[in-house]
Amino acid sequence: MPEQALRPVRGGQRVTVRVPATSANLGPGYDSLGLALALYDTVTVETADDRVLEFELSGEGADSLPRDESHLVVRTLDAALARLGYARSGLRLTAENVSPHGRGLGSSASATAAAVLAAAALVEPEDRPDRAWALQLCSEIEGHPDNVAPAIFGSLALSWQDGDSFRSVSAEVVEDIVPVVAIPDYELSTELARSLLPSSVPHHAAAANSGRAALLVHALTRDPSLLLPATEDYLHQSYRSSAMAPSAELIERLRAEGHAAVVSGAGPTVLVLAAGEGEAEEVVASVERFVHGVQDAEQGRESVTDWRVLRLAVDREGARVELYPR
Ligand SMILES: Nc1ncnc2c1ncn2[C@@H]1O[C@H](COP(=O)(O)OP(=O)(O)O)[C@@H](O)[C@H]1O
Ligand SMILES: N[C@@H](CCOP(=O)(O)O)C(=O)O
Repeated sequence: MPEQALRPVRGGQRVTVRVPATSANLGPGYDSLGLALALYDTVTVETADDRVLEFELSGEGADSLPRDESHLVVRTLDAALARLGYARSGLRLTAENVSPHGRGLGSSASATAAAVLAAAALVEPEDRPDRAWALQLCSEIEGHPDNVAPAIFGSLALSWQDGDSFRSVSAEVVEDIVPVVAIPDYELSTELARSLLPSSVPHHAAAANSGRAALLVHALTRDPSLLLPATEDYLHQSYRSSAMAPSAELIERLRAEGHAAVVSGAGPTVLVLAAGEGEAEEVVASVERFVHGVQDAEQGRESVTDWRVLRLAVDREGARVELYPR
């Protein structure tokens, strides 16, 4: 069968996608639960009729990301357009990157979602797919749906896979939950963190994990007083802790104080789900005490971990797409 010719993307269009950062797993929700955070990357794609390829990158990765076809957003945009039966000509990409890279806050998922949603907006109106299509393609690219689903839909995403098909539903998180993140200055690639996991786990661990994952949905949507037991994980954190010792230590400290601290995504960022502003303040103070204590103890060693602590909000909207001209 001859390959179908790809339709050209019209030049002179501009699409802006604002996409939230995400925290996946949330303890026991490995590869299935994810929360959208009010920390946004903004990607603007302008199409042109000539062969131009220009980049204006600022923020995270501005000095290190490639400025050619291998850039994740360009690569993904091209793949998404091809899946829709289109090909672009020229492109100007403006990216204001806020989410830190390789820290477990879903930066690659945000970039992937931005590119796929931009592609979906740039094709002719009769060919524009819905967000379920975007979830499917983004999950195939990422290999797991737990970051891309909340990046696209916002709030708490509960995702699953049926054969080759990725699905997700959104749940509303109770108002008073405040996500606090402690971001260390070292990176850990998701690929490396996934390679540390065993191919199977004991049945009792799987059973315990199911109970906690179910409880977590209840705690996040109804009763935050259960967040500490609900965020206990049996599938991934212990296997990865050697690759993020300072984060594992901080989590142990915060949990001993009664705070629902977990590894954000594949790490090394620590996420705490605080039940209200009062607890969020306590968490920030506790992280600061830990950081200064650890830094004192580390003086004289080669590396001292630096941490950035952010008190965030849950994003309830998901990715926002604006197309000009409509
Ligand atoms: N906004 C972006 N633009 C281009 N590439 C990106 C962007 N965000 C992330 N990436 C790529 O993804 C990598 C990080 O992905 P990953 O290891 O999955 O960590 P994270 O937890 O941040 O998603 C970066 O090193 C970079 O190569
Ligand atoms: N379920 C995945 C989540 C990876 O999230 P990231 O933000 O670290 O990319 C995993 O635990 O590997």
